[in-house]
Amino acid sequence: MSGANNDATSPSFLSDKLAKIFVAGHRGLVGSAIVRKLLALGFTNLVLRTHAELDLTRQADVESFFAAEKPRFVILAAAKVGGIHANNTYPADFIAVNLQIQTNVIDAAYRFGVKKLLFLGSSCIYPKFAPQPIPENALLTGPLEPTNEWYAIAKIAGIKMCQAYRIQYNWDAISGMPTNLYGPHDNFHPENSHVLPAMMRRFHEAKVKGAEEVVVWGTGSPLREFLHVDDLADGVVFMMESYSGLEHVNVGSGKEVTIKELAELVKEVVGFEGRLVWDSTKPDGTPRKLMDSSKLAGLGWTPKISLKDGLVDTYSWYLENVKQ
Ligand SMILES: NC(=O)C1=CN([C@@H]2O[C@H](COP(=O)(O)OP(=O)(O)OC[C@H]3O[C@@H](n4cnc5c(N)ncnc54)[C@H](OP(=O)(O)O)[C@@H]3O)[C@@H](O)[C@H]2O)C=CC1
Ligand SMILES: C[C@H]1O[C@H](OP(=O)(O)OP(=O)(O)OC[C@H]2O[C@@H](n3cnc4c(=O)[nH]c(N)nc43)[C@H](O)[C@@H]2O)[C@@H](O)[C@@H](O)C1=O
Repeated sequence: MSGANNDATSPSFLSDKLAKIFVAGHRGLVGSAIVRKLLALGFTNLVLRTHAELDLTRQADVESFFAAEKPRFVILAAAKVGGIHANNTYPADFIAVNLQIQTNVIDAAYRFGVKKLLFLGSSCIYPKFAPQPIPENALLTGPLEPTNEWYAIAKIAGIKMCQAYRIQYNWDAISGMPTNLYGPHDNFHPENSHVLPAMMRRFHEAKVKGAEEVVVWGTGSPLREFLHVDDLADGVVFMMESYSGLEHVNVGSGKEVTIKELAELVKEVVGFEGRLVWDSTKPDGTPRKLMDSSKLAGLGWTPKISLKDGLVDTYSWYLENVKQ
């Protein structure tokens, strides 16, 4: 096996619209947004496999796939993903499945000649009490948030694997660390989803039933930073074109809200007029995780979609695609 094709004379990502690109996880929140973006840009040779067609935890199947398809670029958006409750309840799945998927895909991509790979991590890689806004170099400077440390450890291993392959093989593997994401094709599961789709669904169902109150989790005081997934997809394309460094890169909106403020915004967009009841037996998770995304801004990329506009867009997608 040859390893990576990394010659400096080959065309850039954006100028090679016929290049074969494997978007892993293309039916998920992130993967589907990346596919929409690539198609809008005129890419015509996307290789896509559903989980049922190719289980990325199976090393032999992943190797056969890469041997047969030989993609030129890989964007790794397949993972075991969930909100605070899912992370806290299924630690074995979150560490094992993610380590398996990323190890299989990153290693096979290198060995079967992929030119460039982008791995997606998450802001939960940083210590629970990291300085705010969190710079990239806060990685591995303190203990993790316990509700998602298993997932975080897998994601940190993914960053380190990309770095190791770059150092040992001079292979162009990069890592992007998105903040909390939302948008079309999100997971609206009542317990296992992230906060924003969970609230949207619960408030919508309460509005339809005429309920007077809705229960939301924790104290409402934690701060979170939200980025619309279409902005992330734009940032991913930007990094594929413009970034080839050892260090991972934060991708955030730079704007944070308390969970209470988020609840009020979602309530307004959905049109639920009842009361919110906070269930403080549920975990708050990390108190604050605003990322410092100045590195990406310095390279020339910033997000465009406000939280309010993004919520309106997501709710209209929910009404058309999810509600019963
Ligand atoms: N959502 C968020 O707020 C954030 C997400 N991220 C990162 O972005 C990436 C994508 O997340 P997101 O789009 O939200 O997740 P989703 O759960 O929406 O999508 C994940 C995708 O991966 C696929 N997948 C999971 N397991 C396997 C497997 N064994 N073999 C093949 N495919 C598999 C899923 O298919 P299926 O559903 O059929 O199993 C699904 O299409 C992840 O790396 C995540 O860590 C980072 C920060 C925040
Ligand atoms: C992206 C990120 O996502 C996860 O971390 P998280 O940010 O804590 O995720 P969350 O969206 O689930 O919760 C955010 C806050 O919101 C509160 N909250 C209120 N009501 C509901 C509610 O109904 N559901 C959920 N899920 N949370 C609720 C909840 O108590 C918490 O204070 C990581 O595990 C990890 O996977 C990761 O990287």
